[in-house]
Amino acid sequence: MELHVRYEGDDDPDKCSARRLAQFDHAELHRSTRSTPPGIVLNPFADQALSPADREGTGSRRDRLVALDCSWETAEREAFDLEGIHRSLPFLVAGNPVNYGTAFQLNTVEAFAGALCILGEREQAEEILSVFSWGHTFLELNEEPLERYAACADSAAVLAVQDDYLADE
Ligand SMILES: C[S@@+](CC[C@H](N)C(=O)[O-])C[C@H]1O[C@@H](n2cnc3c(N)ncnc32)[C@H](O)[C@@H]1O
Repeated sequence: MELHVRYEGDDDPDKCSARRLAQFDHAELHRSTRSTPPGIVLNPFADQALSPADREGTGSRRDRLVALDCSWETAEREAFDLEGIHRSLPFLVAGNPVNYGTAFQLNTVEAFAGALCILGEREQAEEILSVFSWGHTFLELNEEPLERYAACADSAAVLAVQDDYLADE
């Protein structure tokens, strides 16, 4: 799948996972909302959770994932003013050193990797995580939920699986 990032540039550039993805040609950065192409927008505020069913359907490009790379302080609902179908990611835990162990607040490469696994593109997820020394940790921490989400028929089924993990929190 194509990976696109609306790049805000207000986070520490040395720790920014989107910049590193772009350096390795795994993602394209866009400096404005207008220049960011439509696709499946990874938006933590979206009402609907991502599911394998999002690969099909009409409307936006379904072979394109779009993330917003900004600091979590500026990642407010209004900031996700991007064209496409907006989807949140279900319960997954960050494996990166900045937010290790935090549920739902993934960095950009983790959000892409989680989405790719749910959409059946596990190989690409492994490929993009491989340019980070800690990348394998994300898949190790989330192995079981990712496998279960990827086997779901739709968003409602993904939320039902998520409930199992939230109950344990
Ligand atoms: C707020 S930025 C932080 C980026 C961080 N500075 C980095 O270096 O990667 C992370 C982005 O990943 C996506 N993302 C993270 N967690 C998500 C979730 N639970 N649901 C949907 N998208 C999520 C969103 O596009 C979000 O804006």
